[in-house]
Amino acid sequence: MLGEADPPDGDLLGGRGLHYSHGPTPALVGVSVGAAAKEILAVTGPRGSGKTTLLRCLSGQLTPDEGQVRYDDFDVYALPVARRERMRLEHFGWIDPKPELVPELSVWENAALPLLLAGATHREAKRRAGEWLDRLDAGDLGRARPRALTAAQAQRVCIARALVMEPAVLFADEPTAALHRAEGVRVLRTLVAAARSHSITTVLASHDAEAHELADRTVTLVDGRRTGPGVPTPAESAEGAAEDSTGGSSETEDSCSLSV
Ligand SMILES: Nc1ncnc2c1ncn2[C@@H]1O[C@H](COP(=O)(O)OP(=O)(O)OP(=O)(O)O)[C@@H](O)[C@H]1O
Repeated sequence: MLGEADPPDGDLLGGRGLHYSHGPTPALVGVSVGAAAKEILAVTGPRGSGKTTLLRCLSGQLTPDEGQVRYDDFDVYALPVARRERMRLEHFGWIDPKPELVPELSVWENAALPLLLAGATHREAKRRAGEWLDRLDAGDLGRARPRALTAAQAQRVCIARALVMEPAVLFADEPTAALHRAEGVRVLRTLVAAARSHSITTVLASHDAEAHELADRTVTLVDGRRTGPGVPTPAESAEGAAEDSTGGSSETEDSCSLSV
């Protein structure tokens, strides 16, 4: 029998009844959301609707005031802090809106940083970082310094860095927010293709309509609340795969279901 924090079958990651306030400002109000293994889940909503706060709660960075986060067999916030941090390093990748690289390091060293910190040899780290830079269409930039990169190139390197440990779950918080639109679309497509090809579950916060097009499912937040059941993407509709575990009923903000 499922316990309070257990996700239903198929969900690798789930938040249940999440509440979070930044001081007096409520950012999440009873949000429940889940992502199945290998799923690309888009989280959309207007500015200030709680997308970043949700991703930070789901990724173990921000302890919710109420509610639970479950990843695989872990009740994330019941873990001792050191164990939770290790789990984050080993299982989760994170991409910020604005690309931040270490200016003193070359591109490949930036991409390889998590591997080097985890104790990989220089040769192994360089090989694996090079493979990810290639997949992100940034393979020819390996020896460059960050100051020589465009914003889009820098974000590709940040994505390579987030994927180099081959995480189970990738969290991407408005990864194209700092890019020109056309570049942003190209970067987003490359990101989603890389995640799909390596079966990496992805939670993608974005204002961009392209994110909805590329995702398997979309959830929408408004003022910190889910606005309704998951919106099927064109791909999902085409497959007729509306496997709504709620049997078609609308998921309310206090629902205990983790399925979107
Ligand atoms: N550090 C903070 N201190 C105070 N209030 C905050 C803080 N971070 C977020 N908020 C507030 O919490 C609410 C949700 O913010 P959040 O950043 O999660 O939304 P968002 O949907 O990611 O917004 P955006 O699209 O602008 O990035 C907003 O009202 C925001 O102003």
